[in-house]
Amino acid sequence: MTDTAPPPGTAAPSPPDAAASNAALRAFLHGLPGVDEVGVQARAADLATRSIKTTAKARAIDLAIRMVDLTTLEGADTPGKVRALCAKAVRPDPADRSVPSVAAVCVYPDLARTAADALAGSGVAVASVATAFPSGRAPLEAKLADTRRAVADGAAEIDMVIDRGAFLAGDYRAVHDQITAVKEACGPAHLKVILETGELATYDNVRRASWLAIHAGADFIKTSTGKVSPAATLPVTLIMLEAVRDHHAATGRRVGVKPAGGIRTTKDALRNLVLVNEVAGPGWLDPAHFRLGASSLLNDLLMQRTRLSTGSYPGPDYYTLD
Ligand SMILES: O=C[C@H](O)COP(=O)(O)O
Repeated sequence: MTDTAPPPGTAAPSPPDAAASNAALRAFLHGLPGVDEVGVQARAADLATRSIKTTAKARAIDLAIRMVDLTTLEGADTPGKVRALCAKAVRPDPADRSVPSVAAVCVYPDLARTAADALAGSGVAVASVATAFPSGRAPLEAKLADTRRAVADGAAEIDMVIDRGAFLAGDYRAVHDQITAVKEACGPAHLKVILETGELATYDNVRRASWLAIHAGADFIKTSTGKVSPAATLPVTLIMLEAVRDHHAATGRRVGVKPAGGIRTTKDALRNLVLVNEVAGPGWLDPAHFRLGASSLLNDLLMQRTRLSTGSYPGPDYYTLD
């Protein structure tokens, strides 16, 4: 339990029903307990200093690998680059079959088919950003078409961005309705809702956006696109973990969390796992409920894994580029 929120089940006023007016949504979101900024930063900093025993570290690194959404979201992405990333996702270290596969490969919608073909039968999911990633500035019809295309091309997971302009203008109903419409367009695909916390200005807004996305039906809430700084900071992830914890306590529905953006080192990954365990609880220590969105974390996890088992680092050219 953190000192930044009341006990599970008491953190929020009762959510309004699905058809609630913007005023009712506003009353709910602004009725949430305010975030104690200093307290949340101190708690995150304290948890970041926790050390992990060597045996537990080996297990934690493998768990972190299994939680990675291996990401490429560049304008210069090519089918060849995506195929190479998929090969790495399935077998991160071709010389060591004990290294687990990652959870998913995350790409732009036009490359979802390429990724789906490359990952067929591997158990690694295709995740695709959608809804005019990263800005989210497009008409709803375009966002829904973006989503449907990615799912039709093989994406089992959709990472949508919220309309931050509408959120910051206080039009919570519009943000809620876009999320529910995209969720419907997803069909069987899971929906991760990107809050882009670096643009939300306050921790209170991070808490409000978390509850809004959860209330609208998100399967996961995700911190960032990776295109805006700051991205996945520990205090922000902590606030989001509190929201899913308290929602689970109140309803029994377990929403996942995905910090993404700027997570580059094994130390970053393990700090996140400590946070998950201490704030949300061990029920989230699973790729079904926690992911690490990252374009260049996997190699460091592989290097630290090798160092733990052999006592030395592999050479700098041992792993293919992330
Ligand atoms: O969704 C994942 C992010 O785009 C990855 O960000 P990153 O390149 O900072 O790891």
